[in-house]
Amino acid sequence: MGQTITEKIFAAHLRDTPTPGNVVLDLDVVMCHEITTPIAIMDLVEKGMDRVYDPAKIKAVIDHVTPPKDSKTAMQAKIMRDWARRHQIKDFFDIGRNGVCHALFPEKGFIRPGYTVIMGDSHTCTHGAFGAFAAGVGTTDLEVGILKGVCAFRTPKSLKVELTGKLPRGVVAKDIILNVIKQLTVNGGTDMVIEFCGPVIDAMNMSSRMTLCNMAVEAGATSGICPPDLVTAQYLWPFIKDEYDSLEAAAESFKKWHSDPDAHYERVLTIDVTSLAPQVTFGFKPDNVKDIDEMEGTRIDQVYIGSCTNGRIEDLREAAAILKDKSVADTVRGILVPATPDIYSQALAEGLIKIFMDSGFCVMNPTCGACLGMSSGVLADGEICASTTNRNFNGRMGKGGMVHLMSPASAAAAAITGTITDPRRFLGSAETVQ
Ligand SMILES: CC(C)[C@H](C(=O)O)[C@@H](O)C(=O)O
Ligand code: SF4
Repeated sequence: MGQTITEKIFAAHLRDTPTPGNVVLDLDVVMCHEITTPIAIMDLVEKGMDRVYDPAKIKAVIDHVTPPKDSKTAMQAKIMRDWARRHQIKDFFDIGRNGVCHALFPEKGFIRPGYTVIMGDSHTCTHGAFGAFAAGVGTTDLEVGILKGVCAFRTPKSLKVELTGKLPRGVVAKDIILNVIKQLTVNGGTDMVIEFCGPVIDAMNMSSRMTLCNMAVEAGATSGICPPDLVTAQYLWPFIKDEYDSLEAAAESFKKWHSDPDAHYERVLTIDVTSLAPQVTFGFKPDNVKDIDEMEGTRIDQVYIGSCTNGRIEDLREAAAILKDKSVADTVRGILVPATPDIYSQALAEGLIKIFMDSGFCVMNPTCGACLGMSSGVLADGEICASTTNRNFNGRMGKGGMVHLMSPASAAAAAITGTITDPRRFLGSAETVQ
């Protein structure tokens, strides 16, 4: 019997098999942010075990609420900062250089095909886009990871999502993943790794692959993963060019992290994306998803474009193509949060920030902020937000507030009309948003 990518990564990192079905893996990267890591740090300090297994393998960022909004978040940042300095963690990103962890760390080249990665954050699955096994963990696992560089997992099963056909204009990765979650439901992926593959993935850039893997956890999955290929090699090239003779050689070597043709999957879901419409959530669960025409006309008060799901340069381009020469409706507050400083600079250089600002958007510094209802755009009771983020839980962006998840193009269209709107209405014949 052949192996899936995930089984190959597990076999290559196996440290121990404590009981059948449970394994302990060596970790290549432990990522840290200032909401969950300070709890682990303080506990380690209290136990007299204030150590890190390898400072070079720890990547740390202050991203969730930055700059701090109050004394509590200032203290969380301080605990992280002091710890990073104390242990000489070189890859530590503070104000001015910080961005949303799952956008920043890939950009820095920290994730490679075949890696094992953990973080105290549920959207760690994003990094599976590189053909790595990346999973969110709780405080205890994070502490062990920081101390010893290992983590215990249940042996995962794999679920294959095969994407065929050709994406229509105005329909993007966010629409695909919302539709996948609708079909799988919020627990359809429990204890499984979702492997995305097929011609649509082969043709997709890394940003879109990250959008897909980012939301695997919203279907209950342990992680998402994509087979690493030439596109992966191109993205990583600045970081790997000394290791390989050519891009093609890198892509060839990544093939060792491909599933075998006879690998076993618990389930295979095949979706032809050719006739997929833009998707939008309703209600308070990410599997409450409808075609956008069923939701058109729904009032919104705020539009939020950003986050680890859709705050990358490609997302900003997609939204700006719709917003160009148009204005945000009087009834709407538009908020743009480029996910990292590099994305922000690139958007400035391309004139995208000007398009957003001319249309009436407020442009914030890179942070998670309003995505989890902590700062920079929290909703009031009864307010509704069209958002490019990944969670529409009750009160997620503010108590009594409601969130409709959608693509950057759909969010931009909603900003213009003040209601949920099919973005394809705004696509001129020359423009494409893919
Ligand atoms: C703060 C953190 C623990 C949390 C998570 O794990 O997902 C956050 O990133 C979120 O998206 O709600
Ligand atoms: S952007 Fe949102 S979903 Fe992503 S890590 Fe930050 S809070 Fe979590």
